[in-house]
Amino acid sequence: MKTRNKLINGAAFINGEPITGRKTFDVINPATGEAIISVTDLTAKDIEQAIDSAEEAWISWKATSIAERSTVLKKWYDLLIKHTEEIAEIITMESGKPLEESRIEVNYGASFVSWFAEETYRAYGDHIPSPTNDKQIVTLRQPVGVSAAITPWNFPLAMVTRKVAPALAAGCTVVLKPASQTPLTAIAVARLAVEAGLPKGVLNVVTGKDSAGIGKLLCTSPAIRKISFTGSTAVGKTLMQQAASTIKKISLELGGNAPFIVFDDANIELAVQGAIASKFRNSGQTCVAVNRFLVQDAIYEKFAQRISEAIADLKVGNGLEKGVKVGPLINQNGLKKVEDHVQDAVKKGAIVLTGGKPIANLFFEPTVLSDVPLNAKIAHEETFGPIVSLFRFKTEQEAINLANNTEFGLAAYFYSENVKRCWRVAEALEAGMVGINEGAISTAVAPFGGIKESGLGREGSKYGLEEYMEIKYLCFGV
Ligand SMILES: NC(=O)C1=CN([C@@H]2O[C@H](COP(=O)(O)OP(=O)(O)OC[C@H]3O[C@@H](n4cnc5c(N)ncnc54)[C@H](OP(=O)(O)O)[C@@H]3O)[C@@H](O)[C@H]2O)C=CC1
Ligand SMILES: O=C(O)CCCC(=O)O
Repeated sequence: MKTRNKLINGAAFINGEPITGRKTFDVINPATGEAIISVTDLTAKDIEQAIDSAEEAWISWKATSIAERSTVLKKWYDLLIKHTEEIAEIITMESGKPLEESRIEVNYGASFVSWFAEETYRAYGDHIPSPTNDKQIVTLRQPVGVSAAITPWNFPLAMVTRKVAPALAAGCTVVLKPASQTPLTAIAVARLAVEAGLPKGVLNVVTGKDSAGIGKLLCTSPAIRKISFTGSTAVGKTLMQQAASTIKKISLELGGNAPFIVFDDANIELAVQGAIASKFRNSGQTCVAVNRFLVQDAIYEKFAQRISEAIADLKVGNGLEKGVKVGPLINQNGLKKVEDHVQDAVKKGAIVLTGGKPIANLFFEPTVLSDVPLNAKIAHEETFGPIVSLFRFKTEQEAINLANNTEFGLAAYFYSENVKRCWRVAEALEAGMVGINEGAISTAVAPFGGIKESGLGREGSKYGLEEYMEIKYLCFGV
């Protein structure tokens, strides 16, 4: 495809050099089905070379000063912001999300870079009072070493920067494997990092269709000391098993099954706004998207009506077109899962209030299902699509039990105007993140992550840097 976007480049990026001359695979625009560009399909030998480059670069990168690392990160941030329009266009072309959301993602993604450019100054150690006078005890933090990052297609920029920026800030080097559906944003931003002054080999982008093979090489390489992954729980479990072979530090941001509880003392208009913000971001393809709306009996009909009306205003289409709010699903598998969840719920007794059908290609109607039974798949599995599924409850305790009845524990949301209930319910929900009268919770300054089978570790915030550092204890005899 001919394009004027100069940041579109299909070459993998190892040791600061573009890698071509291999087999390639096409990156497909999910809105049109057209190939955007073909991308290098790296061999196992190339992956080994990327690991070697990162290992060699680590020797000098870990020795750089905090001020030097911060300066490079700040320049990288400036370049990301300067190229907002080109990067946003790439995100929309390869992931399908509406352009306005892609612009927001550029800001959100860049905010991890500016945040960690500052947090690098705050990798504090401790002075620990010694129980005896003949010793002084201190701790310091050191970079864990070469890190691998495996990122998903739903946030092609933000999931890269949320892992790479803290790694670089800590003094680690990185081998990044982006999703093969969305490698173009990763390649573009890695090239901008080099333009910002990042030395060769510090950030390597490995592209390839054999994700299982690449993942295994990264997980089992003794040179790699840390692995960070965002994606499905099934793949997260495989990576954790593989990483056990070399006892790597590991962070996992996996699937969710977020409940959104609307109590009868809620501000319903606010709840509808929050519901749309959480549910329809990226057409419902986020791990923090609401999967189950639990609505109290007395306000159930009103909430169902208001959310159905709000959904009627959402324009579906190619994200590059003006006014589009809901883009396509990422691929046929994504579409099939959404169709299956809707059909399964309806077969088991759910009522379609609006939508309910595929439109064409990878587009699916924004849908509201009411009276969804608890044995429907949608109650237990992450749908990753534009489906609002409504469940009914009577008491606060019933809502908490329903909300926690899942192996996942990423995000949870609830709406109530009663401050005591807010505290009670927030404490009782089994989730790493809770939105209270708020549907948009993501920010670089707060810890993002889950409990139970939703993952391990935290990204963003002051905790995000710790994931790339080890604590060393020094005991001085004095
Ligand atoms: N937590 C989240 O944000 C996400 C959750 N999901 C959930 O997972 C479902 C399926 O989506 P899907 O794209 O298949 O998710 P995956 O978990 O398969 O993909 C996420 C990333 O992992 C890579 N990958 C896939 N298999 C392996 C492997 N064996 N070893 C190492 N890396 C691997 C992918 O590479 P490649 O693309 O090259 O295969 C991609 O980079 C979604 O419907 C959703 O429910 C999906 C994406 C993000
Ligand atoms: O795991 C995801 O779905 C991507 C993270 C979304 C966010 O940061 O809000």
